[in-house]
Amino acid sequence: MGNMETLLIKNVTIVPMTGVETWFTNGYIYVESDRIKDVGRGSPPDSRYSADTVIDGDGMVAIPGLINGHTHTPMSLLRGYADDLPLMEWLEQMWAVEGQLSEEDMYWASMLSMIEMIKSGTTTFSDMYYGMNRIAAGVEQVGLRALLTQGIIEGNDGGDEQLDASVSFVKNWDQAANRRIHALLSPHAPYTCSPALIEKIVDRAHELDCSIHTHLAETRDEIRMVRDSHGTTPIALMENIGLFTRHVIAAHGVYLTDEDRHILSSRNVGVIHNPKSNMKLASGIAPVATMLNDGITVGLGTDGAASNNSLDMFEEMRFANLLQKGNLENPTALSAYDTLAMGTAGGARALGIDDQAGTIEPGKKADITLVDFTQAHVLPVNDVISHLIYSAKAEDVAYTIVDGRLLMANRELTTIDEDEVFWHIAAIKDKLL
Ligand SMILES: N[C@@H](CCSC[C@H]1O[C@@H](n2cnc3c(=O)[nH]cnc32)[C@H](O)[C@@H]1O)C(=O)O
Ligand SMILES: [Zn+2]
Repeated sequence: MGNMETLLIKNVTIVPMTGVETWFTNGYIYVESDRIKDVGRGSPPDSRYSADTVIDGDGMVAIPGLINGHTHTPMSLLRGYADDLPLMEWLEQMWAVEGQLSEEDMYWASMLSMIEMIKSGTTTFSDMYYGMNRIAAGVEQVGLRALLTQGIIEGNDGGDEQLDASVSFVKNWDQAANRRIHALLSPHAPYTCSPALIEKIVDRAHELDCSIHTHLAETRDEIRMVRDSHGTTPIALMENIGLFTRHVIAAHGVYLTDEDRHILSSRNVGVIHNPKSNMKLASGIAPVATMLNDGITVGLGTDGAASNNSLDMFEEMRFANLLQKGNLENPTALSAYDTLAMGTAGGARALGIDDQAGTIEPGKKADITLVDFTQAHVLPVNDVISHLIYSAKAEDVAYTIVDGRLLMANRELTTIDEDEVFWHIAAIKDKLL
């Protein structure tokens, strides 16, 4: 007890996302070591004031740390590099440069992304790329929570070498960094991996007892390719292969039949909606409101910064909300609260980490984002949830806390040397692009 780090956030407005109450003012959060110990109203018990760190939350709103359910962090290097192309052509451009990246390049690019994510209040991200050993070391140092996986694209080698490397990665890194790191396996997509390879990946996931992260039902081209080669939809193909015998994080889910949605709602699948990437690549509009009505677990992601072109979850939530309303011509298609849920508690469920993150309540890990609510664009504070979705900006984030540790305090990063990262990024850009 005696040497446990303690943190008190007092006088703060709290959005717990537990489904009980929406928000309340003048609350406090007390953290012991990496976990939330106590959440309450008014003044905390006197003993709490002697916490090692006390943050006066007056004028701030505490939300569960935002969860970016699908990204490719090293792709921030390719931000603005090949815009205005459809997915398949864009991917060809990406692969041409990605083939030249060293693990060191990917590490610095991932660090650039981690800066952007911490500054915009993200506390957990779910990343698919290669070169993950260096990136995991970066996550360990930086302090974020992350689900990490090396994407497997079946080449001429049948993917065995990549699968072996991915399996080693899981063995080396799963549950590392005070269990902040979860390691997964990842067939990249139904059009880059054969059913035989995906079956092998599923078998290994069972042996390792790990989750699977993949891209599914993203574009009309994908639907056509899968129909031409397998006579079915991507979701039904995955059901037949047995992918859903594991917990699956499925990015996109833009094109879904009734049967597909039935499969998704009856299996342990989290669909990650990436509205900005889907719009920028002109992939289409995912039926998010329908999925939520069907009881499908839906989280939000940015996808990589080469198709977004930022990693800002406030923007992602706003786009998710407005896109459903505009597309369905229905102002009640998606509420602000349900949108915030996709960025927090729902995202945690989609990633299978809701026992640790996604809400502000005793027993959960202390992953908390404090948003400054004193700026003109969020005044007056008529409705906290409304402002978070329709008005707040990433720059309003003042504190980002993971496992009870302040990764950003009063807008200053504490675990990353920004200048060093920017220097490396400039050098890599000069070398490659
Ligand atoms: N290229 C690696 C696998 C990397 S996994 C991540 C891959 O996903 C690609 N990617 C990024 N966004 C998307 C998307 O929205 N759909 C499909 N692939 C994507 C990205 O360019 C990257 O190649 C290999 O050969 O083993
Ligand atoms: Zn992606």
